Amino acid sequence: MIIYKAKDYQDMSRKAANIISAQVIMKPNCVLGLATGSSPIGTYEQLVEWYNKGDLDFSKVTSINLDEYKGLGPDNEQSYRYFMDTHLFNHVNINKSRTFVPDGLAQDTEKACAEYNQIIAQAGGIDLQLLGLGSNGHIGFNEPGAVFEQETHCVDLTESTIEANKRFFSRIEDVPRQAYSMGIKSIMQAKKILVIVSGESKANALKQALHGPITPALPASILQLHNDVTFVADEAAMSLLDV
Ligand SMILES: N[C@@H]1[C@@H](O)[C@H](O)[C@@H](COP(=O)(O)O)O[C@@H]1O
Repeated sequence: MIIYKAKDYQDMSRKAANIISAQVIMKPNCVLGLATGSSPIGTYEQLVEWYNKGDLDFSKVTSINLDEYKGLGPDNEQSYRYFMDTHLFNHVNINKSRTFVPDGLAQDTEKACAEYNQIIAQAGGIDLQLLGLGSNGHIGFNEPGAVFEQETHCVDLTESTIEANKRFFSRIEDVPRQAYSMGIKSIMQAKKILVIVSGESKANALKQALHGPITPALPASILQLHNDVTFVADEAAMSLLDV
């Protein structure tokens, strides 16, 4: 496990974008596992900037996102598909037909999950999975108590996640109660994992993820068992660590 200490959010974003760029340059047809939330916004901005300078080519890249709110379609501004389009895909030369986000409008849950697992398998697995960290230690939408062996599944969101994510919605009642998410098993199968963590509100989750017991009570703790994981965390997020 490699842990990079970043000064602040901007520094974290640049370091993370450097790692993703290296992956795209070394393997132009790579499969990127992508994440949403406030953590990766700066990383995507940096990638777009380097793309505009001519330093990056996404034309052969496939992307597979971690999760999507159940009930939200691509036109809904709070959907993760909309997020990915507006923060990254619309600004680089990625082939949109090779960008995958779970279908939030899928009615047949089991079928939707099975199809998403198949998409990951057909792509040949994920080369680099980007992850944010929930303040309760969740990754993707794998909430505390998540079964480690799961692949894509439908999740009941916890109150703390609904509370944390309400800032993106006009009313808390609008925050969906369920989501489709890649499971811990899918995440752990990625060849490399990059976790970005910013802010004091994540400090305890980060400490537990790195040094706490490996337990479904803190889903990110499973990352201790992955053989190629890099954390990029800013000083505030690392404030509870002895480094
Ligand atoms: N499902 C997402 C996660 O994929 C994200 O990593 C996490 C942290 O979000 P943020 O980066 O906004 O703190 O919570 C959300 O609920």
